[in-house]
Amino acid sequence: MIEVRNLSKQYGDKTAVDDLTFTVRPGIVTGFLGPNGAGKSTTMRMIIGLDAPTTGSVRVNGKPFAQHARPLHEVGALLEARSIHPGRSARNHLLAIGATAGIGRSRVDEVLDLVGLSDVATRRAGSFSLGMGQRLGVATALLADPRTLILDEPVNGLDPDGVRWIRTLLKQLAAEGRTVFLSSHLMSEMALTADHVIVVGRGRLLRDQSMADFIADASVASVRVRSPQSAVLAGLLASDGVTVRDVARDTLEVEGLSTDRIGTIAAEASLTLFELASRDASLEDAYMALTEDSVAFRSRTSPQHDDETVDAA
Ligand SMILES: Nc1ncnc2c1ncn2[C@@H]1O[C@H](COP(=O)(O)OP(=O)(O)OP(=O)(O)O)[C@@H](O)[C@H]1O
Repeated sequence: MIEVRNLSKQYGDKTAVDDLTFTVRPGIVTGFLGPNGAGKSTTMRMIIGLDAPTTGSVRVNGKPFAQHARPLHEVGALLEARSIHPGRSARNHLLAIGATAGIGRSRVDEVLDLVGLSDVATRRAGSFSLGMGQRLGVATALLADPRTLILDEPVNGLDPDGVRWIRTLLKQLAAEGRTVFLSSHLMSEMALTADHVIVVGRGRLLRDQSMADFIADASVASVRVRSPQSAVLAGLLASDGVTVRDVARDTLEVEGLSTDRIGTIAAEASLTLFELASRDASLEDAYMALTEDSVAFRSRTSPQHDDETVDAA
């Protein structure tokens, strides 16, 4: 269990984390979401004592991280900045860390096997690809069989097989009763992995709820309709409370009308439809809608803003 209470972090006049309070519970996978610079890594660093809070507190498994007698057995962490000596082999890296916690060769070989690095265990970690480095980072986090896992962007650099592997592994670790807390910008992957989400924007808590409720609450379902007469149809559909967006050639995305209603309006005007499909909201839709105002670094060609919106009024 991770208990974050009124946590804030100030770097000069920059507030990186702003009065965050949330609890990460055992037995489920909790996703930590937020735009670049929202304060996720800073929060994770404070959880494991790498950064001191300006105000507020964090307890992991009932105590501040530093007060645990056997910290590696309590919390395993994979943070973005890995501290792996490039000249050391994967096995020696794990043996060196294990030595500080009374962990021997057999457990080292076990985790190397678990993360799929047994065949390259004697190779210098400096020669590892990004994905192999991530696997070694996961092995390091799992080494002491901790009750709580904190992983910052664990799927970063993993190939599709690796992405699937880590998804299965994290779900399994949570099912064993562990606390699993991970950040990722890959919404499709997060939707498959996490049961619960904590969303931050500009250092502040935006949401703390189940994945299912988050998607249902924060997003609007829409209908996709394709017609060779899409411009005429768009004009007929536009009315109060209805949004019609021209999203691709001959294709409209409509919010505020059911597929039945759109089909009927098209039939009454003898318009041809090639496609009419309701589109369930996704985690990405929910996340984009929620964080739109919290994005600190926006690219100039954000697709959301490029779409032509047909005046609905
Ligand atoms: N050591 C530091 N000194 C000064 N500012 C910092 C430091 N670490 C983080 N910050 C700032 O704090 C804010 C939060 O950064 P943080 O890395 O926690 O965000 P994040 O949500 O993890 O972002 P990303 O998704 O890009 O990894 C940013 O504005 C960042 O520039």
